[in-house]
Amino acid sequence: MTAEIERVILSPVADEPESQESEVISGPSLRPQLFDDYPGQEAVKENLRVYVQAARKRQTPLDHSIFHGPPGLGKTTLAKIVANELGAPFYQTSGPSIDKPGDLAGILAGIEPGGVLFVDEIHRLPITVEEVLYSAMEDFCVDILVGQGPATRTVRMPINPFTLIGATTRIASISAPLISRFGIQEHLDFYSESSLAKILMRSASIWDIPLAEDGAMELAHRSRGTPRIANRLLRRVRDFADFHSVSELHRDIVDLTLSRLDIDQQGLDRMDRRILYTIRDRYRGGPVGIETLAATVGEERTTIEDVYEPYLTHKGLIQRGPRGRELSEEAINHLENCDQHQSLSR
Ligand SMILES: Nc1ncnc2c1ncn2[C@@H]1O[C@H](COP(=O)(O)OP(=O)(O)OP(=O)(O)O)[C@@H](O)[C@H]1O
Ligand SMILES: [Mg+2]
Repeated sequence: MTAEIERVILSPVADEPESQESEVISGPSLRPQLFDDYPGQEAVKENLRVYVQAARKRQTPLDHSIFHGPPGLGKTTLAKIVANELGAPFYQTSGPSIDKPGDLAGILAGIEPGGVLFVDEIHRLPITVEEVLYSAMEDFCVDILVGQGPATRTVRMPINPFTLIGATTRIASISAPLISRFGIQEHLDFYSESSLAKILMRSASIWDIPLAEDGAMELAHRSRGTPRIANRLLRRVRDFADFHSVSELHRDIVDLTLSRLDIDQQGLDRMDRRILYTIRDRYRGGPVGIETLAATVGEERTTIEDVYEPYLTHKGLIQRGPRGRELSEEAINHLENCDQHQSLSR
């Protein structure tokens, strides 16, 4: 595989495709371009504003930054915003797409002074490639091997000062030498309902969807605290509204759509509930080890850990202990409520 690099020179009106979407979305781009268009993550955003302003004032590159948190919360979006706010060229690649140290050295050599290199899924960089980053991040130079056999020697090649922005859903998988080189480390958490409602109203106005406030609140409540999910569900609600000739998206059409999509009152989907039911019915409420749980529900362990578990723990539905995962009282009550709704799958 050859390294893929996409160089995007950002301008406040840039409208690039949203390749990270889990489904292909047609129509105008939703990606906010500036901090002011990005509702939520207030503490992270306010810190970044300070760091960006300070870097601009000093005319030095921003410190290397890493954004971590569950999928769909806006890590890629935020990296692009930072480059935009710095007025810096943006280069994008991802951990799994770079398999040779030379590929990364080539990418680094091509970065303009002050540029932002975004490495998505940085936890998946091969270790030999990761090692190239150490001197690049610290001293702005890369060590390249020249010659062959016994005549092989290392040559230090200077590169332009730049900012590395890494994104990951698994901060714990990043090695200590790499993580210690990020001066800025920010965790993105699930969004509050009011932030998600703002994001939905913004998306609705970009897509020209007549979303009512009560509809936005209901969708926000049932979107797993995640903008990507909220935006996807908004489009499904619009489909149901168009199909039923409903002119404004109120709570009732949202409710109808979500129950057709098997999303319950807490916004949990089929797999979320399968995990909870499995712990309750097969393991008497837990604790159950993650490997056993993954095998029983038929899902990859990493998918459960990265995608499902963070929200279920955030909602206080499961607890992680030394002996495994356990259901909370709230989860047991929630499943009892679900049991009364014949339409929801188990
Ligand atoms: N704060 C926000 N305001 C408005 N839209 C947002 C916000 N955060 C994310 N989005 C939208 O949600 C979608 C997902 O965001 P993004 O791709 O940046 O998430 P991510 O954290 O990089 O996900 P992944 O871990 O899967 O790469 C995008 O369409 C983006 O425009
Ligand atoms: Mg991303």
